[in-house]
Amino acid sequence: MPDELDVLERHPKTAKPGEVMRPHNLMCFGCGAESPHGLQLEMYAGEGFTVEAKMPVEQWMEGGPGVIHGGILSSALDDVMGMTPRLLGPPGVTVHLQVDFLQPIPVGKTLHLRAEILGRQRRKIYTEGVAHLGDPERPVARANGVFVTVDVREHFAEHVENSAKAAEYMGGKPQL
Ligand SMILES: CCCCCCCCCCCC(=O)SCCNC(=O)CCNC(=O)[C@H](O)C(C)(C)COP(=O)(O)OP(=O)(O)OC[C@H]1O[C@@H](n2cnc3c(N)ncnc32)[C@H](O)[C@@H]1OP(=O)(O)O
Repeated sequence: MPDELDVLERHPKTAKPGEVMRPHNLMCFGCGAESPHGLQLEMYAGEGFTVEAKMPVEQWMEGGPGVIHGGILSSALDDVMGMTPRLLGPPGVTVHLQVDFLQPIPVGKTLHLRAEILGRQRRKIYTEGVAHLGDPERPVARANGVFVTVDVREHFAEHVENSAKAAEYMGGKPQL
């Protein structure tokens, strides 16, 4: 993370601590409630510059026998960290993601996910993510991610026609 950082300020219209955050997109693999094969994470704004979510580790998420697949865990961390830019304003997309897998995560447990903004420099938002199984003092995974804010209309203009919600987006509701 660079030394010279911008001052962080919560956007006045972002969710308040304890409130549910609007998904990135109803079809988002991480947080979209209508994504048929997705994680369907419900995210909550936390205090300061944090976002939290819980994810039951289901059978279909299995990688090694009885434990979560690392890609599923990475996706969950990516998506929770990827919600933090919204606390400041426009959404951001991942440009860098690094995950440390600290302990096996058993199927049947509930994963607690927490993301925090560490700093911002221009469009770059530096974040940290932590996962635990109920005891925050015993993390089972840690991550760092860099997100770059985008003008969503411009960024998705070429691709929105591929969305399962193309008709709605192209009709203007929901707004891109
Ligand atoms: C309906 C609502 C939808 C809401 C949609 C939100 C969905 C979020 C979903 C969860 C998160 C995801 O999985 S997102 C999916 C995966 N990610 C992506 O598809 C992103 C693909 N990448 C890109 O499209 C592009 O790289 C952009 C747009 C992010 C950046 O391109 P750009 O606009 O030309 O900007 P550029 O100058 O290159 O970069 C801006 C700044 O970031 C720095 N930067 C660029 N790449 C990196 C990097 N890997 N690591 C560190 N820093 C980097 C640059 O040095 C620069 O710093 P400086 O010059 O300022 O110092």
